[in-house]
Amino acid sequence: MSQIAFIGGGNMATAIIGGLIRQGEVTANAIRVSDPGEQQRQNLAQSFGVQTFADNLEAVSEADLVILAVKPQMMKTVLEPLQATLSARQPLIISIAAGITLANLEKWSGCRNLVRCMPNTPALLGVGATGMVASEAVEIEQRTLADRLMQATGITVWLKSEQEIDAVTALSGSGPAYFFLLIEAMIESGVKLGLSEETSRQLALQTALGAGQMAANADVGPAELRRRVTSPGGTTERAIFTFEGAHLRDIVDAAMQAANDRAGELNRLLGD
Ligand SMILES: NC(=O)C1=CN([C@@H]2O[C@H](COP(=O)(O)OP(=O)(O)OC[C@H]3O[C@@H](n4cnc5c(N)ncnc54)[C@H](O)[C@@H]3O)[C@@H](O)[C@H]2O)C=CC1
Ligand SMILES: O=C(O)[C@@H]1CCC=N1
Repeated sequence: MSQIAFIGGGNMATAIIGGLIRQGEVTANAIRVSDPGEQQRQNLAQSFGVQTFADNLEAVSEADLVILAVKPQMMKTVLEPLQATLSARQPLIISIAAGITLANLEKWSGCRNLVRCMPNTPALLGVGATGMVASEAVEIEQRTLADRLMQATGITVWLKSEQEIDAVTALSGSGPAYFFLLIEAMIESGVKLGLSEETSRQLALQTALGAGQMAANADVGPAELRRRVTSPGGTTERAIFTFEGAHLRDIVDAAMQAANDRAGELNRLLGD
């Protein structure tokens, strides 16, 4: 693979760079990262041995693949000064920013070869989930390249249309936070039931890990796994009855609908 430029060297860029190097997908000297934060640049150079730049133009000038990993609100400001170079060179651009459409990426970058992704933070550990969609101009080899790249951070799923990315944002993009919220609540309740904070945390975290691993590896679905924990007339049954009585499924549905709607709003808000 030739030179890859990352614009923005924050959490998600670090996760992707870490994955690429860990998997042996690319060597550190093929990666160029630009970020205005000096500390950020130092950390990346020290951790991975990648080339770092304060100037975005320098990072993209020799790259055939550009990964946009800045906050959505920064995207227009970041792309417009790069437009002359990007439109002349037409590299493959992969954006991981929430709420920035392919149409706006094309308008601001002058580049037609675009892949829009929605990853999530477990990418940091190589167990991320990324939804992906490509613009029409993207050739099959470039799709394969984008896919290989994001697979360095976990699984990838190609979407039928760009509209689906809002649902992916609501499901897997924001999803880690929903599980963290449940873990927080379980730790708090364990303490209320008399456990020490430390014991409650230890047990809640290991339970989340165990349940996640079981759900991911079992040859039956989550509903069957739940039934296997739920002895008739036992304790789990009471707890599940309480969750269902408080309409947990409706709450999850409303929360994901709200996240999906917000993703749509961001698409519009950030699109001028
Ligand atoms: N954190 C998450 O769970 C997810 C984030 N995303 C998307 O990933 C993107 C990056 O998010 P994070 O890595 O979490 O943010 P972050 O804040 O950790 O990283 C952004 C980086 O961009 C740098 N930056 C700011 N201005 C810049 C400029 N003009 N030129 C170059 N770099 C600049 C910042 O110094 C920072 O290091 C966002 O667009 C976000 O929507 C997508 C999926 C999940
Ligand atoms: O909360 C957000 O807007 C971003 C997108 C998905 C996860 N974090």
